[in-house]
Amino acid sequence: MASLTALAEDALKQAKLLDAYVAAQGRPNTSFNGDTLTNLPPDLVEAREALVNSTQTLKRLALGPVGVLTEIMWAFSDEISLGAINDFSLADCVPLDGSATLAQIAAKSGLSERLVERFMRHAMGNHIFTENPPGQVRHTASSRLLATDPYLKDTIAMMVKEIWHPSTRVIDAVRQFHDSDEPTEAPFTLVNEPGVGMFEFLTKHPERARKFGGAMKWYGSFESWDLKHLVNGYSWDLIDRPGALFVDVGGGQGAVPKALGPATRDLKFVVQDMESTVADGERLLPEELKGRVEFMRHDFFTEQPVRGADVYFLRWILHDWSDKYAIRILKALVPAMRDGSKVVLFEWLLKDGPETDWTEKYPRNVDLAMLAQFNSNERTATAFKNVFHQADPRFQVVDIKKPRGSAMAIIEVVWRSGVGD
Ligand SMILES: C[S@@+](CC[C@H](N)C(=O)[O-])C[C@H]1O[C@@H](n2cnc3c(N)ncnc32)[C@H](O)[C@@H]1O
Repeated sequence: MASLTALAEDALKQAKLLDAYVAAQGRPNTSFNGDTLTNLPPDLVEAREALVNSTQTLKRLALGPVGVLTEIMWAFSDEISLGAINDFSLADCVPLDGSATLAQIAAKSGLSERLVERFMRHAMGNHIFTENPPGQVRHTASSRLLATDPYLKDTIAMMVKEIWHPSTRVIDAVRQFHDSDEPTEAPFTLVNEPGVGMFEFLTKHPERARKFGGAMKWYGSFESWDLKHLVNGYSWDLIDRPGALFVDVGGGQGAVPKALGPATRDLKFVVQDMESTVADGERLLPEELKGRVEFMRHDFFTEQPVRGADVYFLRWILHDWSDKYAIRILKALVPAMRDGSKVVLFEWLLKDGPETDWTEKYPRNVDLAMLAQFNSNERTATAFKNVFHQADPRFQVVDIKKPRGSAMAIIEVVWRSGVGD
């Protein structure tokens, strides 16, 4: 382990690079009042990540073993203040470029002044809102987003209801159902409706489903989640020829064809999903893609009706399902495969070992969210190879790569009909 000084020096090196860039761009110094570290070139994205990682390690070393555990034990309090501020729209009660007293915020929100004070002053410890001068609440860059970004509001509401609440029942669900594969026994079902998996539950609760969709849009705006990594990270030109077909299995409203369509010339797309989703997708399809994108109702647990396509693509599908079901989804593709057909996944990828860098830990967080919501899991490269092999040995995993700057990995699988003959 590097010394405290060595870690601090590494942090200093990265901080200087970022400060120099910010100054050269004529941006104000980085502060909690604005977001100066936007649209960074790739080497500075990496400098920023290195800064976060070395300062997180430094912080944990400085906290010491008891401090590390205590910080984790109290992490729930951050969820309480952020969740309450979002749910009671407290950010909307503070003028974007002015200030409000706690009493004014209370009057506007309908909450008592005592609760407003407790939620907001807790959040201020996380640099969400500030008080200047004392008694006058103002926005920071983070709280301003809570007032101005509707998709962020949906995201926080979704994180609270669909992930945080279920996550408080993970231990109970494991005691009751052990290492279950079943979405109907997931922790989510213990806080919502016993025996009803999350996707089915959301179809009965359209407002929560709408917020789920809003959250997906918000996350989709992250630089590292951008579909440009899929568009630029794979040689689509080798497939893009007249007659080539791309089937987006569980493709939602067609986000992938919307990104890949303009980057290719001849490729045609079939987007498959549940009935209401494909109806929305059809309605929202841009004019210029009509004729190249078809929407189709299809349950991916049943036999794939589009035969011999060039690519069967799945983003964030297998991670919603435990191996038992992921294998069923892949088996349903088998009758449609022809020699050379590909399955391409765009998915989170776990390392075959602990992710000790803070910026690498995210897939592990998502993995536990998958447990809480669905009893499903994220996968390592080995785990992906296993599910494909168990589905059918003719699925050959040929490449797994994470494009630079991408949070997701591209997993390329080719169907070799001769294997196992
Ligand atoms: C996490 S979303 C991913 C959507 C899309 N692939 C994307 O990357 O934007 C999972 C999708 O699976 C769809 N889905 C769930 N169960 C399905 C089923 N049995 N058959 C087809 N689609 C299903 C949902 O409607 C949802 O659109």
